[in-house]
Amino acid sequence: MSPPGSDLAIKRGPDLIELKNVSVSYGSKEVLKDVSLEIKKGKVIAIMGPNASGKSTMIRLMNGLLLPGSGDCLVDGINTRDDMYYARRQVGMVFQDPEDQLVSRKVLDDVAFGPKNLGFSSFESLAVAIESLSLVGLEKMADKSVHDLSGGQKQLLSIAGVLAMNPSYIAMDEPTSLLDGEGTGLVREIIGKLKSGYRGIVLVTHDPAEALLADEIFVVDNGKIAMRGTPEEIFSRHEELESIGVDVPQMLRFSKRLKKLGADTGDLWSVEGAVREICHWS
Ligand SMILES: Nc1ncnc2c1ncn2[C@@H]1O[C@H](COP(=O)(O)OP(=O)(O)OP(=O)(O)O)[C@@H](O)[C@H]1O
Repeated sequence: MSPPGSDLAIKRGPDLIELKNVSVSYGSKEVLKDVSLEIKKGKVIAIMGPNASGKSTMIRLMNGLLLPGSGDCLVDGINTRDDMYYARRQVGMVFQDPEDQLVSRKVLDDVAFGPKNLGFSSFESLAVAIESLSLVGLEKMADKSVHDLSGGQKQLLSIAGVLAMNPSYIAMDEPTSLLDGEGTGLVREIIGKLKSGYRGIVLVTHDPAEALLADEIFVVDNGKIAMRGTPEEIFSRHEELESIGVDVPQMLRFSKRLKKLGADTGDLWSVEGAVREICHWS
């Protein structure tokens, strides 16, 4: 079910988010410096980098929460300077702390809040909410209080809330960094499921294992894109990564081992499956 009026927005370009020569300063401090990148619908992009390198600033630009000081951010060809609401509508945000995104006491109402705001009737909003809860495996919790959910389930709830708005892209800002192992597993599983969908996913993460879910990784260092490539390309350059300040677990340093595992299965990116096994991900 598409939200009412969602077909009224006039796309002006291809299905992608583009940052074009973007710079951002907070006061006199320049935190992004001439950054350019593209995120295509249907792809998962991970953004990694040390603390304060500018990762969150990049995704705040993408959904129009922030406008660039110079350069442009376009969503489907529409400049966020001209229409920040198109970006807000098309780029759903999932934040680090799910508590920040809770708006209702009851699970179902929390997810129905977004579609209601978009103009769905109460009945339609509840139907969309149930569908979204099913997508993240929380449908049985629909009648519960949000306070009955674990941290991981709360993050799934915020993902369901975003899915209910049917955005073309979802930007996640360290969605597992406050969760325990079990919660992290739950959220990763859903990110893995979203990966096979048509939406574009932008995942800001400090966790190299999580970045393996991506089709492409951008590594940001001091406001610039220092590295860009597939997970396999990026992790095979682990010394460079570590010099930037991105910790690479021992396991991912064995790029030869990854390649061998890939060769064993005949498909390099079933390496991801092998890594999952080695990392004991469910
Ligand atoms: N609203 C703001 N006002 C002033 N400075 C800010 C603001 N938001 C971010 N900054 C500063 O900009 C720099 C980049 O912040 P940003 O949150 O984009 O980095 P990050 O890579 O996401 O960091 P982390 O991994 O620690 O979350 C940091 O030095 C931060 O303190």
